Amino acid sequence: MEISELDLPAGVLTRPLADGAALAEELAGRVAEVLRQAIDSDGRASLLVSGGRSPVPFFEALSARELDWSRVQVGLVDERWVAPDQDGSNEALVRRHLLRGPAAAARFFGLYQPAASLEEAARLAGRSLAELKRPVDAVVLGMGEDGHTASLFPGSPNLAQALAGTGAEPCMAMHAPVAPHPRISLTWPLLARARLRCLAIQGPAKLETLRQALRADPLRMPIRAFLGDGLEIYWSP
Ligand SMILES: O=C(O)[C@H](O)[C@@H](O)[C@H](O)[C@H](O)COP(=O)(O)O
Repeated sequence: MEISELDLPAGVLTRPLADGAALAEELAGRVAEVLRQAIDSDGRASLLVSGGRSPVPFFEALSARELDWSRVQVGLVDERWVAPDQDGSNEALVRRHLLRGPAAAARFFGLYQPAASLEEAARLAGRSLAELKRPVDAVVLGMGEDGHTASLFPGSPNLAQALAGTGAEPCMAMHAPVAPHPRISLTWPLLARARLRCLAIQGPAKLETLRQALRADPLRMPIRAFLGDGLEIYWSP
């Protein structure tokens, strides 16, 4: 199956690439272009990225792009509630693969803080985002084969609140039944209102997930809440 075979909503743009390396370079070029434009027009730019396994080539391609990185804010769409020196930390992944070389000059907004509870950690994370430029200039989402994105997982007790357009909280504690770690996730309003919204997915399984998500309720496949006008989907086999 090819991404062109999906009956995507009007306004969703697709960028089919030959392989993962081409996807990483194409996405890095697009994000760098938007960040440059934001710096030119606003004096600064904000970027939110996803964790997981597949973003590493994109991180490394973006870190090599010529940008005034000192004017770029880099944050996460979600975090596992583990310290940066522990396995699974998205902060560690971004610091290792993106914030290196000239890109190390970017201002990083982490979501992890020690706290008495996940809910308190999410509240502190929300406060730490106060200086994040909004609307965010660029968001890069990934997707799991269950249709989760960020840490908006099906079956999470407060998923409906996190997807609601009225959410006052920029991020929330997510007790996802299937995720190996307790999570903190940014909520739909902050992610969906970004100027550039990209979804980066690879392989036939995720294409099938996307096909199913088109007909699904967002509470069952949260990625559905993001399949709207202006989304750019970067896909490779
Ligand atoms: O913290 C995370 O894991 C991510 O933010 C998550 O939403 C990720 O994008 C998907 O789980 C896909 O992960 P892969 O890219 O590893 O398939």
